[in-house]
Amino acid sequence: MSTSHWKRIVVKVGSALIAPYQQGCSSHYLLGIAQFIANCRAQGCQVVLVSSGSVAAGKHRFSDVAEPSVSLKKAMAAAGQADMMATWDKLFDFPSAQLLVTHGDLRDRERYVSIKETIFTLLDHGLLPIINENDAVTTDKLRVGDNDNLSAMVAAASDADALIICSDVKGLYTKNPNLHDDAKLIKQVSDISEDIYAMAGGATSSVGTGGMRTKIQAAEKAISHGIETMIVDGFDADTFNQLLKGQNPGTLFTPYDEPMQEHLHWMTHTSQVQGELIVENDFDADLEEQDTQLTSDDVVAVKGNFSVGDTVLVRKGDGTKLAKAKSNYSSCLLHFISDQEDREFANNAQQKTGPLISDKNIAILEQI
Ligand SMILES: Nc1ncnc2c1ncn2[C@@H]1O[C@H](COP(=O)(O)OP(=O)(O)O)[C@@H](O)[C@H]1O
Ligand SMILES: N[C@@H](CCC(=O)OP(=O)(O)O)C(=O)O
Repeated sequence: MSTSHWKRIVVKVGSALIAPYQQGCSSHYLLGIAQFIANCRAQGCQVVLVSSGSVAAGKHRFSDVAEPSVSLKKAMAAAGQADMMATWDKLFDFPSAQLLVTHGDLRDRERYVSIKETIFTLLDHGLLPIINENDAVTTDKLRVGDNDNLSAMVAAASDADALIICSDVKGLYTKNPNLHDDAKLIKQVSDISEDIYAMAGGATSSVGTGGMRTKIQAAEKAISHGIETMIVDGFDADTFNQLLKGQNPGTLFTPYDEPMQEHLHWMTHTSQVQGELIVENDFDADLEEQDTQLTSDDVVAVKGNFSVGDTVLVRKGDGTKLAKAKSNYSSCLLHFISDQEDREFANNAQQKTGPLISDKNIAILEQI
């Protein structure tokens, strides 16, 4: 672990660091982070910044509500995003660029590749991409919902070597340190098990989203792509000195030795299931094998509304998840085929359109 060995990193900064006083943005805690980013760039390491804070920055423009509604939060984000960008921009002597994305963008392969292209073009031209969720336009169906998971998706899209999540605590503790005095910092995690998830609670600040749980989810996504991940204290200026010296100031999640291929990682961790193909409980064909491709004869039910190219979940009737895959058929056509008495019809349709799922876009799931 050393900044001088990293070619590219993603730094994620939480809301509490950007708007610590709930009165718009403050550069107070951002100076150390900005200096760290500048130092990394000077060492030849490209940096992508995922910055939260639009809601926190825009909050003071609205009358005080204890629990703002989703539409009020979207309006706060619209009001605060420019302030957040301007606050960062003031701290750099190189240009930055804003990229606002939703899960609707990231789970669509064409738009995902387009986002990747923009990130790389900005980096190649020496700009700092600053990425946030486009909160103002999201709906329940479209949002990632938290910037921890977003930063892991961005780290995968950027082919980063490391993801540094700057939070308001030193790292992952055995329990929430804001609620338990005897909580102990965990310095290194090499296996993200259920026990690790059990330690992680939600956010206790009014502006944070997700707390530690979404940070563990993000680490899980990133390490499976071979990206080492750290949760560090963004409030402590010494954090960044330690990072520059190659030390671990918080919790380090070690990456998989054999990372998933980019396409499979996207299918597993970024694409979203739009429907389900349900097969018999005794189905045991290898879905990745060309000659045992899924046919409409194997499928006992089709759930959800999906189009050609959407991601579907293939699962058994008993709930066992088999694979996430790209569908070559729409749900409408599959229903039409299964409603036909004449099996010849289904065979002819499949001969023309090919197997139900594309053999190049299958992520086999651990059977749970
Ligand atoms: N096991 C844990 N270790 C550390 N922090 C935890 C833990 N469980 C819950 N938390 C909470 O997670 C918070 C950090 O998440 P969050 O508020 O979303 O911050 P950020 O804005 O940095 O994303 C901590 O301040 C703490 O209250
Ligand atoms: N997109 C939101 C950030 C949501 C979020 O995940 O916040 P945080 O937990 O502070 O990283 C915003 O800009 O306010």
